[in-house]
Amino acid sequence: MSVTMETNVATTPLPIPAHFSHAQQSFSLKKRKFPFSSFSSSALFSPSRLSHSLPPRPPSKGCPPVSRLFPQEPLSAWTPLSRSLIANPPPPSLYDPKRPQPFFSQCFTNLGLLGRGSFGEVYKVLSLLDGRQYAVKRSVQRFRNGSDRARCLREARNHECLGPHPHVLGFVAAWEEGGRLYIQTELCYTSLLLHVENLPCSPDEVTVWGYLCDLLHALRHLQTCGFTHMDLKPANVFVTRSGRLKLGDFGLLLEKRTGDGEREKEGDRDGEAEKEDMQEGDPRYMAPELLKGEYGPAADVFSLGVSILELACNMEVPKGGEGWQQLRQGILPSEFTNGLSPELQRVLWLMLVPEPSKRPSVEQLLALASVRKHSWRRHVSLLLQETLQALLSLSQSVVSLGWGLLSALNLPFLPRCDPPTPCTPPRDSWEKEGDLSTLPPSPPTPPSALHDSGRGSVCLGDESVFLPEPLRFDDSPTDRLPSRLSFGSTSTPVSPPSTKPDASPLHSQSRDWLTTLEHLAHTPPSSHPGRSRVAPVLGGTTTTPSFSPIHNHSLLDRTRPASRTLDPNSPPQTPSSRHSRSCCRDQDWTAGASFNKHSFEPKNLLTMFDEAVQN
Ligand SMILES: Nc1ncnc2c1ncn2[C@@H]1O[C@H](COP(=O)(O)OP(=O)(O)OP(=O)(O)O)[C@@H](O)[C@H]1O
Repeated sequence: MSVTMETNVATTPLPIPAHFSHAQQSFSLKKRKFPFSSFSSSALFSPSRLSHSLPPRPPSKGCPPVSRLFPQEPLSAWTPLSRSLIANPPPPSLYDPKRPQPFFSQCFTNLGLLGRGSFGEVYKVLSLLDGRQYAVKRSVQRFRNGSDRARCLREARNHECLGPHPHVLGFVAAWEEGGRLYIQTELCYTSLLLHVENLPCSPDEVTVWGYLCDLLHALRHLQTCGFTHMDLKPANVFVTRSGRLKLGDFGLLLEKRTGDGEREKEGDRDGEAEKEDMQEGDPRYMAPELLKGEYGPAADVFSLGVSILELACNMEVPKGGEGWQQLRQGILPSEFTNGLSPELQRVLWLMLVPEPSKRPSVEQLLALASVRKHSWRRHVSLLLQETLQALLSLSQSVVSLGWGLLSALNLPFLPRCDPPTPCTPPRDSWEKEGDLSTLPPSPPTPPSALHDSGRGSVCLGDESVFLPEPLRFDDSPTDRLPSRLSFGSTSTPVSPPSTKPDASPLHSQSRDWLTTLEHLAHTPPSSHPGRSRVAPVLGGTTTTPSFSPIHNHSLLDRTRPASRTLDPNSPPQTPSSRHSRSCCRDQDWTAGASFNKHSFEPKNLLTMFDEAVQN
């Protein structure tokens, strides 16, 4: 009898807790872009459990196709939408509505595509008004009708209402032209999703706490202004060079109605229409109560919880199915969260409470001891990084100023200062579309566009407001135009910012700068075939206007693509093309692509100067 019982026990499989077995099937590890990422994860997870399937298709924000049956609305002329642009329109010398070129072409130099989303294409631009770099998002589709236009314009208006905040993407201006919306914002390094995917392994816990604190502060600001984001996810968060997070993409922003008719004064008379028009954000990050039509700030807390879970655990967030349900029942995948500290697990658990009324508010989360501790730490670390970055920019500017002075002395070892050969900015897709097909002539280049850019980089102001990016081609996403799919994102950034292990925004900038310094010290005067050889290196890293590659490539000539591939075996060139060629070579040079260090005799700048004086 006992023998029979033992046999039965041995053959009957042990019951497995239902949620655990399901969780194993429902949650998968995120596929990292970096080739060595498997090393970090292999210790914890077997390769067979890695998700090799394509992520779910990004959800569309529900733009119906443009009707072919009904006539389209006539294309609108340029209309400023933001208060900033209405109050301070560009001077007639910069923008003349009588000119055939659109406002965008007259006021900006397009430096290339940063990324595409379901709503818009985002371009990196150089403003000809202040010489700084920005991002401009242009809606992909023209407005289909009045309500579609109103919905699109709401994004711009709400974004402007948010005002400046260190963790909210800075709004600059908005306008409409040709039936499309344009939003000019602060330029960031990349999106958080891309940034994390390009790290060699998942971010450490301190970094994740930093992300959490940044986004909690951003949400607090939104709520103070009476808004709920409704689409919070890593793809809608941007990272500056110093690593500061900025919440962006306010296409689904929901305004809390105060009941005092405030909105009616602004002309939005159909409040209910906005709610009906309310589109759902990404289902992967969506709070459960949204399915019941309960919209509120608690939904943002839930989305933030899912985002932090994704970032901390390197987890592919389920779009549907069992895993999606479990996350909305307060069941966290323990095989992923076990590696986290109990403090972070607790905060995650709190943010993912299914019942919105029991979920802590942003204020309550910020008041937690663990969050307060990390908030303070994050603040200090960002301050240090931004100070370091400002010092780097300052030193770059000092060196470039020194070079400028040397050039002004017209020393014999320095090549003659030929006017730079015009080069072409990357042509954007809308120029090919037909409505703006004529390539504009070189716009009048105000002095600020050439000179302020250099000054801009020295600006010691808080980057969190607007730290102008150095005018460089070597780290511009434009230089790596091949498009790639952004897994798990509704937007398609054009290229990864970097795939190097230490490629944090700040690191890459200082590394490039050090490389340039080292290179300058190793290049004897005799090896400079012309100013173009020296100057663009400086321009490429210091944003000195007259030496800037952007100056060379973008401002003056719009007939040749700046981002073309260089062939070192190309036939000899005419003098004018030689200069262009050297611009481009220098572009590669700063990127370390075609420069052979060993062909130069090492010398330093002091020696060069001494020689020049003796001559
Ligand atoms: N200010 C910015 N600085 C740098 N890159 C940006 C900026 N804004 C957008 N991008 C890039 O462009 C891509 C698309 O932008 P965004 O997500 O805002 O477009 P969208 O159409 O609103 O997307 P979604 O599908 O989320 O609605 C982003 O993933 C990012 O890589």
